[in-house]
Amino acid sequence: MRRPRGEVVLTSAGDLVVMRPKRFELPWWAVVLGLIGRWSWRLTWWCLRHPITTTLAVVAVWLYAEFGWAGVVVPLALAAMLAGVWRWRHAASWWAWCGGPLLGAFRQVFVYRRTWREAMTLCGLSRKYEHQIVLPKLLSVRCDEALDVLAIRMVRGQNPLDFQKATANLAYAFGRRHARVYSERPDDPPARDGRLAWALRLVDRVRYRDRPTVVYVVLVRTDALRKLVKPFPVAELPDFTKLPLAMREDLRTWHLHLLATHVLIGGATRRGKGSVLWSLVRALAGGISSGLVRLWVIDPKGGMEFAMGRPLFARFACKSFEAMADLLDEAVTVMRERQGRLAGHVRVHTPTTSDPLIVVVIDEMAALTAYLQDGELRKRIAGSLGLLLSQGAGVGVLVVAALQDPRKEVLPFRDLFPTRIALGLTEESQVDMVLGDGARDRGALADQMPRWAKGVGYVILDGTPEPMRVRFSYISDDDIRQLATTHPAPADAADILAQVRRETAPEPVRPPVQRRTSGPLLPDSLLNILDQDNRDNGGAS
Ligand SMILES: Nc1ncnc2c1ncn2[C@@H]1O[C@H](COP(=O)(O)OP(=O)(O)OP(=O)(O)O)[C@@H](O)[C@H]1O
Repeated sequence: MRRPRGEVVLTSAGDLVVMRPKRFELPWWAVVLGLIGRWSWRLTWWCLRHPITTTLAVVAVWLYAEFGWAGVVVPLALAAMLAGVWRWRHAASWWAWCGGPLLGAFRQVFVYRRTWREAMTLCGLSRKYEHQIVLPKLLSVRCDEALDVLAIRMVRGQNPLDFQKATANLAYAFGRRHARVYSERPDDPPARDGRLAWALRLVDRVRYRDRPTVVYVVLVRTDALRKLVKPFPVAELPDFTKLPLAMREDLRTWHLHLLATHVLIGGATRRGKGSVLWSLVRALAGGISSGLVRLWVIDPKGGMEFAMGRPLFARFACKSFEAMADLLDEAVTVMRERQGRLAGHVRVHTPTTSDPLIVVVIDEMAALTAYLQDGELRKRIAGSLGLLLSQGAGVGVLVVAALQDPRKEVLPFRDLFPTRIALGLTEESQVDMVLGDGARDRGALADQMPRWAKGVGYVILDGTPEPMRVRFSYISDDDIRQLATTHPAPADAADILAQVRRETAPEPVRPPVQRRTSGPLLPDSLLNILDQDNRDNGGAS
């Protein structure tokens, strides 16, 4: 029955319904034509956006029309064989150009799109606007051997922090344990060289352009860090800006930029702090034997951690706290001498054999700063450490320290360490204490490390605020013994502490090397002691 236009009608269920007047009615053929036009436009637009898929589909149809099934199956089999050989011969380029894009396209459609609405809604990332649900848009999925990288356009009114807060939920929503949220593309543009480099760089400028509305969610598909990481090869000439220490989640190597920085390693007991320190020693070994680096090591646990590598160290204190305080004082003396010599000439010290990089390695720093009962000695140590941490980096006197408890009472100068590494920790709050405020919210779940994750930790990469999960190489006792035999510190790195009889450990046999030719490394008083000792030993150096 036709009702008068605009009439208010009472339905049988007792609801009032307003019948709005129809302004005009389209004939049915116009509706059908409209729908056909709309879908044709959508198809054309899709083909334009996916030229490779479209071309492949057209070629497949043509081959089928010309040669039947054989025309499709034979090229497919050939392509699969070619891809297999490619993968076998050069896995990296295969993942970049073939496996990664194909897997990404597959997972975008069949894994992420399928559950997108549900996942976004239940993770609290959908919004309501004008009575409609608005969802973040999945733009693309890139895969590599271990990770899925999702580029997502945020809803207006959202920022990357909203996603970072939901990091763990997002990981579990897509059936993964680990996820990380980046506000910028997590990978850097590749270095380009060759004749076409300029063109590729132009393409990279577009691909890697800043996109403030897009957030990147990295989901760990295959946890590469479950496997033990083998020690990295020892470089005879270490690059202090790029020391290989650990494996990253994306199977690449994580490098430590050691030059002009101090490093703090926080981790609960038995979490692998030793492997971080030994990975660093191994990465520096080439420089140790050639005289570019000197390790001054303090091991308050009586030498349990470091005594095995004794020949690698220029100085070593493990028993007497006075000797440890002396060592730090001497480091301050070297720092002061360098400041006087370099001021006005350079701003950052460059290590040479005559003026080597001095790395003061301290295992369990709390033993010196908090647990030491002698108050006077504790103050002396705190004074030297404060000076080294605030002024030593630029003149090549660096501190690398490990500790279990990162509270301010235990380590008052925590903030003076520019580079931090968090291994497994016991409390949520400790994560931010080690890595800096907000690190846990950005995905550094160091307090949730499973028991197997020894030597696994979070680091902050240069230039990005988001933490990265890595596993440090495992250096066995045999590796340490071998390293100590192949890369001992040279003879002119004599142990002053052993000479003054504070420490009872005997000075190891050192291989002879040429004495430096220029630039005093130490004040004259200390150099005299060294020279005196060498003469006493019958010129062993
Ligand atoms: N990178 C690693 N990969 C695999 N296992 C590791 C790794 N690092 C350490 N481990 C294992 O974890 C255990 C503890 O390691 P380690 O002694 O280095 O920890 P720690 O944090 O220095 O302990 P502590 O607090 O007692 O000094 C050892 O049994 C070691 O074999």
